[in-house]
This record gives sequence, structure tokens and C-alpha cells, in this order.
Amino acid sequence: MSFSSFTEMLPFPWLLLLLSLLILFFKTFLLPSPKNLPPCPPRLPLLGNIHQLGNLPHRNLRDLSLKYGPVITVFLGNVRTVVVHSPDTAEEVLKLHDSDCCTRPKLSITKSFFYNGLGLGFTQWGDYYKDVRKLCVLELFSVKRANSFRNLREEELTRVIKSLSNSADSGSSVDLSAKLIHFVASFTCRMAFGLSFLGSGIDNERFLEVFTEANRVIGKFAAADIFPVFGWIIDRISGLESSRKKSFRDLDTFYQKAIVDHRENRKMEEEREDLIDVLLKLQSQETKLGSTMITDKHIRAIIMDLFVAGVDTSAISMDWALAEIARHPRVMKKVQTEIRELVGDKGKVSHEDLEGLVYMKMVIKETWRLHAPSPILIPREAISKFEIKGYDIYPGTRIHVNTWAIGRNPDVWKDPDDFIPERFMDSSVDAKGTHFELLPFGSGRRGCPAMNVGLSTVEYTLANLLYHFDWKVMEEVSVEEAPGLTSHRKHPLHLVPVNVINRKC
Ligand code: HEM
Repeated sequence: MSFSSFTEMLPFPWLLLLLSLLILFFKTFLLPSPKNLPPCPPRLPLLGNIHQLGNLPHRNLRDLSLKYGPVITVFLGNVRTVVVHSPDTAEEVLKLHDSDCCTRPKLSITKSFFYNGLGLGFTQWGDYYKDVRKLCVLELFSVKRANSFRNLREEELTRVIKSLSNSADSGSSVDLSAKLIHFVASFTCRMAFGLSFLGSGIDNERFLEVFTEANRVIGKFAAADIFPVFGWIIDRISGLESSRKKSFRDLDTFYQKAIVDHRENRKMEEEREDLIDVLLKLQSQETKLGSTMITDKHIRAIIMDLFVAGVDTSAISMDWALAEIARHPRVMKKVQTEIRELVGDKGKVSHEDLEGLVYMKMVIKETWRLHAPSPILIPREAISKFEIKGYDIYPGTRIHVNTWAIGRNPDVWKDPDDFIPERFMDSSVDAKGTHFELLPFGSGRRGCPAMNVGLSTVEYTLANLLYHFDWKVMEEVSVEEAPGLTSHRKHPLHLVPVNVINRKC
């Protein structure tokens, strides 16, 4: 049979698929592998090590690292990926070789959801990225700006406390997981758009619905990132591509409406500026990002990143903290005593009080150690050749830092699976990215630019929830995790609030 009659028999997409599989097979098994790679568990043709990752890759990768060492190579399809599992190897990646691997891989989600890299989190390293990062750090999340959000946080939390207090009066249990995500999303809306969910023109439930769906879609594995040549066909057939497109369109429309509304009703007072005001001001001053002026699309891309990166991570940090506190009555009593003794009958914990809450800060660090909000940091990609622990890392290699595994590493932590906040008592380890045994915000050039805001939200909210209420546990609190990019709890946290303080708010 001639080649032309063969192509007549096979429809074009199948021919493409067949050719891609042949190329993949050839590249994987017949081309020589680069030398001196970190150890790699045996892999399957075409799939590589995907079958070993399961639903919770951070756990399965940790198990592989126990056998093969703290730095391992796995193949996702034929994409060479190096994963590090210990503080010293994380330090090599995030500090020593930060500049060798500070770009992000070109993932399909970057194109379909993150404006083809016009934002921050999934944007490739370069002049454009550096300018956006500078803009975010100096203009959107400076200490001054973060402080200007304090009263928004306070107002949003007051609403939550009132609603919890009503539940306390009726003795009913509350879905705290839902309450927390709603609260953080509402606070983020106010930072970004100046509008709360409640009492504004925004269709609250609709926005939350769209946002929740977007998080679900973003957390899904895309075949295109594993099989670069033909994976998109699988994503199209499975419906992933269309659900991404739909979620993206919904959010994009929402952001553009907010931009148009702001342009029509410009605020003049600086202290009441929200993030869209700031970005529109920079736009009107003809500020450049890389070589281009700021357009509405750039603004939408930046806002998208803030929602996707900021809401989930803050809410799940508090969700896990309250779950662990509820599971450990001794810790609940001790942390509440600390807060109530410090604050007395002032009626609420203020931002200024937070500095004095030493034990509560230990509780939060212990929560992040056991339940890293990003169990595997957003992937990096090597730009140049370098070494980790004497192994060669080649340009183009994807690099993952398994922060979940580092938090449970028995060489670093005594009784690593137990919740013991006191372990931080005489320790200098903080969560700000300079101690590589605890990395809730990542570290280095790609570390979280809004750490100040995230930290304040978690500390302020937890302190007030623990000050105002005792929390009764009605059923065993599970610590099972759900699959996804961030470490959600598998089952929502249901607790019963009990009023204990005369509230002034
Ligand atoms: C407790 C709350 C938060 C936690 C635990 C957290 C954690 C993280 C982590 C682990 C990363 C990846 C770092 C890396 O790859 O090394 C990250 C990046 C990022 N975070 Fe946060 N974050 C929080 C709050 C926020 C908030 C409130 C915002 C904005 C409103 C935000 C915006 C971002 C952005 C834009 C990036 C991408 C940075 C880049 O690639 O250059 N985060 N965050």
C-alpha cells in the first residue's frame, strides 16, 4: 500500500495523532537522554510516570522521593520534570539558582485563561514580567496600600461575625469552608473593584458561582501540557477546553464591566482608591509594561491573577487552621486564652493587636507546615543549565518544589504528622520565604507578591473568629484533601459557633 492510499484511508486527525505518537515514541526511547539527571523511577512508554502521580501528586511524589532521594526526575508524558523535596534542595532552586529557573513553562492554561501571559503568575520571565511585578509590588501591594485595605477587611468580617452570631443564637452548625471563601472573595472584590458582593450592583451568587467554577477548571490536568503535540485534541474531546473558555469569558466580561463603570465614575480621593482606580490612573499616565502601554486587557489580566492567586490560598489557610484547632481542644483553649487576655473587653481584635498574638502565629505556621496551601509551587522552568545536589538540570526542564513534602520531612521536623504549634516556640523559622523548611508563600523572584495582604487576612480573621466564638465540634473533623492546585479540604468544615463575648460591632 502506498503512503497516499494510506492517508486516504485515515482521516486527517487520526493521521496526525498516529504521527505524533510515533514522534513521541522515537523521542522518548530512541533519542539518547541527557546525562547525569536526578534519579528517575521506571516509566511507561508515552505516559512516562503519570500513572504514579494519582489524585494527590504531592503525596505520591513524596513517596517516590523516599525511595529515590530528595531530588527526582519524573516524566509527564515526555516532559522532563524535576521535583525537589527537602529544604536544602528547595534553597538550591529558589535562592542559589533562582535566576536560572525563574520563568514559567508555557502551559495551555496561560493561553486560554491568563490572557496569554499578560498577568503575573503564569507569565514567562522577561522585561514585560519584570514591569508587571514591579507595578504589583510598588503600586498594588505596598505596605501603605495593604494598610489602606484594613477597614475593608474589618467591614466584611463584621458582616460574617453578625451572621455567625445569628447561627450561634439558634445553635445551628455553619459551613465554615463556604463562609470563608465567600468572605475572602468579597474582601478581594472590595480591594479590586471597591464593591462588596452585598448591596452593590454585582450579582453576588452569580460571581461566586463563576469564580468557583473557574477554580475547578484551572485545577484540572490538561493533556496539552503533557503531550504538547496532540494533547489539545484530548482536551477538546474531554470538554476541558470549552469549559475553560466559558469560565474565562464569564470572568472577563465581569472585569471589563467593572473597568467601564470605574472609568465613568472616577474617584478623586487617593485613600479610597481601589485597584482598578490605581491601574486606570497608570493607564492615563501612559505607563508602559515592557514596550506596550497599559490597555484594558492588561488590567483584566492583572485582576484575574489577583483573584485566582489570592482568594483560594487565603481561605483554605483559615479553613485548615480552624479544622486543626477544632481537632485539638488543648490548642483551641490556649489560643483563645491568649487572644482574650490580650484584647480584654475591647469588643474586637484590631490589626494593631496582631503583633502580640505570639501563640496564634505559631498555630498558623503549624497549619501551613502540615497543609501547604500550594502543596506543589507553581512550576518553574530552567532557562540555563545548572546543578542541584550534583545532578545536571538542563534548559527547558520543568521544576517543582514539593512544599507539602518539605513540611512533613522527618529529617527536619520531629513527629512531622502531628499538630504541635509549640514546635515554633524557640525557633526563628518564619513563613516569609527565607526559611526553606516552611514555604507557604514560595520564595525568590516568583514568590508571592501579596504576602502582606495574605498574612494580615489570615491573622486578623482567625483572631476575631476565635475571640468572638467558642467552636463546638458535632462530628469528627476530617483531614482528607481534595485534588487540585491548592490543597482544599475534601469535606467542608461544619462547626457550631457559641457566642462568648459582648460584641460592640
Ligand atoms: C495566605 C494567603 C496566600 C498564600 C498562602 C499565597 C501563596 C502563594 C504561593 C505559594 C505562590 C507561588 C510562589 C512560587 O511559585 O514561588 C504565590 C504567588 C502569587 N500570589 Fe500569593 N498567596 C496568598 C495570598 C495572595 C493574595 C492575597 C494575592 C493577591 C491579591 C496573591 C497574589 C499572588 C500572585 C499574583 C502570585 C504570582 C507571583 C509570580 O509568579 O510572580 N497571593 N502565592
